[in-house]
Amino acid sequence: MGENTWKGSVAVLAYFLYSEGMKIGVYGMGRFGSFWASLLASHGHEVYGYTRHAVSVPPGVSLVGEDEILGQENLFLCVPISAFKDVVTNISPRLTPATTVFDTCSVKLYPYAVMEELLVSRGIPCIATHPMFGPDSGAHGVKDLPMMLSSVASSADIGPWEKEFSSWGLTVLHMNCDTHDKETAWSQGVTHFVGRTLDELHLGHTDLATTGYRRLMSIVEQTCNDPRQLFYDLQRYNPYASDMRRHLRQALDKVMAELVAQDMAVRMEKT
Ligand SMILES: O=C(O)C(=O)C[C@]1(C(=O)O)C=C[C@@H](O)C=C1
Repeated sequence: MGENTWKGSVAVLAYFLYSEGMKIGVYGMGRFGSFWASLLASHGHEVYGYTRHAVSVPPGVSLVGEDEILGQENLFLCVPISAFKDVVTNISPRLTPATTVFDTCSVKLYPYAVMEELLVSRGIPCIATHPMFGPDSGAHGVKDLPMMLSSVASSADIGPWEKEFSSWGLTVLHMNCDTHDKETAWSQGVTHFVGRTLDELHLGHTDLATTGYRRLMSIVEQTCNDPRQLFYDLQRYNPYASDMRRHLRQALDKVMAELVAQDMAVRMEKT
């Protein structure tokens, strides 16, 4: 074995023996928080979770008290969007610049503004993130799924995190929060709106289900598996969502009117 090959092998061995996962706190162990904590743990990180509710703890995750979670080097906030500002207001005085804070909200302008005002102003580095998946869509792995990252007011270096998430096979996207909210109002926002609307029809199983119908049912199932609060928050805290809903209503009216016009034309032909 040449000297360089030998040195290379030692370096690889040392990497595997001594490289340690990061210490990461997950604040909020609800449906997404538990999933996110288990995903981080499955990638070799030392993961601590904090919750005020009784939950089943995913393997590889240790539940700790609030003071301990706030002392972690990296802290992911996995709380409902509508609770975000209250949580940040409450924990902000107990955080130091040694902790990098991440939000994981499904909208981005709102948590970005809250973190800039309450954390970055105190020297606490913050990264806005949106993992575009959850326990349903990520149930069989997250490879090739998108994850959006944005450093809040350039307060944190996202480079190492981009590397980390890319190593999971995720497609990491840098994007400003306005572009994110504009695009997701017309993708995730419209999907949840249609899913909840179809759910109102109480559609069920049929032996005559087409492939398209089965796909529609899976959209209803996936969107309605999420807490109803997520649906309300997606619609309320994304500034582009009300415009999306207005266009959706107009589109429905247009298609309805088209059918009425067709009926009238057929009737006229007959007379
Ligand atoms: O997989 C799931 O359980 C999800 O509902 C994930 C889902 C979605 O598909 O809308 C929900 C919230 C997150 O913002 C990202 C993705």
